[in-house]
Amino acid sequence: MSGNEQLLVGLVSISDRAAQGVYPDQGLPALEEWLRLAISSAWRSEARLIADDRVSIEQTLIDLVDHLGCHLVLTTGGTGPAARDLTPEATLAVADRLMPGFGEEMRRISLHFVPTAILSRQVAVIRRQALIVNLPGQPKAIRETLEGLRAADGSVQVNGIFAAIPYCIDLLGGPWIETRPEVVKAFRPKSAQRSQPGDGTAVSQPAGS
Ligand SMILES: Nc1ncnc2c1ncn2[C@@H]1O[C@H](COP(=O)(O)OP(=O)(O)OP(=O)(O)O)[C@@H](O)[C@H]1O
Ligand SMILES: Nc1nc2c(c(=O)[nH]1)N[C@H]1C(S)=C(S)[C@@H](COP(=O)(O)O)O[C@H]1N2
Repeated sequence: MSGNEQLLVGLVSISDRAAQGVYPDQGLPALEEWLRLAISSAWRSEARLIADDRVSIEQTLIDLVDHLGCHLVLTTGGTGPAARDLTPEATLAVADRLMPGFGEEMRRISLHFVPTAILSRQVAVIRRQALIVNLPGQPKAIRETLEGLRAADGSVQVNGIFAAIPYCIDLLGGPWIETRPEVVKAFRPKSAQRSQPGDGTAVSQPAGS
């Protein structure tokens, strides 16, 4: 794991109408805002707004991962069943390995919010050093899937998928990610936790301690 490298997150909003200026893009601002609230360690982002065009999506993902070195790429939009919803196909086309748990879990979480959650074909994959995750296009779906479901008193009822992302990035050799537990609590097995979170002087605990 690289201790000093800063987390680089690629953000890709995929929408014909937002890309054409028919409506203002809300996808990139929603992604930036949620990540700003959730991540307490250093990070920066590279953002792209593109149309629902398969070649553009593939080229954008390749550019973000291979040329810019993103550790994590979050896409929003184009996961449904309409003819121009091609984000999953483009994501799978650039994949080295599949991470099916993310898509399964996001659909499960999203069914707590909307019955049409089952219409999202969202996938997650690994390309080189990066985890690429598709989120649905509704701007509110970004928080719903990343943060999960809360009860009226604010307690977490269903964990969002971001809880698993810091450890996934660890396993891919990327930078250490600290989160704000009041937004999302990163889960790492005990053997992967640091003795003093965030100070960069990790001491791994023995397994089972
Ligand atoms: N980037 C975005 N900014 C603002 N709203 C969006 C964005 N993407 C999607 N939405 C909203 O969520 C709805 C569902 O998203 P979806 O990705 O299915 O869009 P769409 O109907 O294929 O159209 P488009 O690709 O032109 O956004 C849209 O109809 C729109 O109301
Ligand atoms: N959490 C969450 N998931 C969601 C939604 C939502 O509002 N919230 N919308 C659903 C709808 S209506 C559709 S059509 C699919 C695909 O959306 P997309 O084509 O915008 O990616 O995502 C689904 N998943």
